[in-house]
Amino acid sequence: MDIKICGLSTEDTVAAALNGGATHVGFIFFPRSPRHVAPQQAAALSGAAKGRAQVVAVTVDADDATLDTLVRVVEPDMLQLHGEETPERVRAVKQRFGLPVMKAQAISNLADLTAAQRFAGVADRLLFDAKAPKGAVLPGGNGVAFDWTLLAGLDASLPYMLSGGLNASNVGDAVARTNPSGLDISSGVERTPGIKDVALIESFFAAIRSATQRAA
Ligand SMILES: O=C(O)c1ccccc1NCC(=O)[C@H](O)[C@H](O)COP(=O)(O)O
Repeated sequence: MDIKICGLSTEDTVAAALNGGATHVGFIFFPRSPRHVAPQQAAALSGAAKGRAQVVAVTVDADDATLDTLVRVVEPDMLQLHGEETPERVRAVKQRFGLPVMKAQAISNLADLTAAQRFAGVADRLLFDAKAPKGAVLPGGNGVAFDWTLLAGLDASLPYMLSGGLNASNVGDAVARTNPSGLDISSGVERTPGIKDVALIESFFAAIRSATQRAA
């Protein structure tokens, strides 16, 4: 199963993610986020991930000029579009940059899952995240889970990462209920918003290991 630790901003937490077995490390480029990093900072941090994990640049309705800079400086393996991007925009981004795109889809009901099907054959992967609570400043990283039972009977033609409010206590249950091809976590491995914690990252991976051993 793929595992993405998102919103990293320090060397020790990148190392903890990689040592734990992260297949993806995410860097946030959204100035209002407490996890926001400058492209040069992400480039320096992601050096450790080269050849070990996919580097994911997370953006929100970014324009071409912003993406040009990110792609040039960070050299990500994948772009995560976490705003209101349409299938046409996803297509254009893929064409311009030649990189795989993971499209985030906010989920609060079955209609949101149906809407996600617009990206079939367009995005390389979906990331199902909880809809941001009313008044939230961020479209992601809010530590809120959605109702995983909505995923029952999902047309699995598009691979997805399960995201939103995951932590060491609930990830076993999440895996057992949804059997996703990937997991994504941010605030569940933080001490305070934006501050990742090595011990929490290690606990998260330990919880995944025991969940997958139980399932085997
Ligand atoms: O995490 C952020 O600050 C963020 C800001 C703007 C857009 C996306 C953001 N995060 C995207 C992610 O992939 C998070 O890992 C995902 O939303 C899950 O977050 P959490 O519920 O805190 O685990």
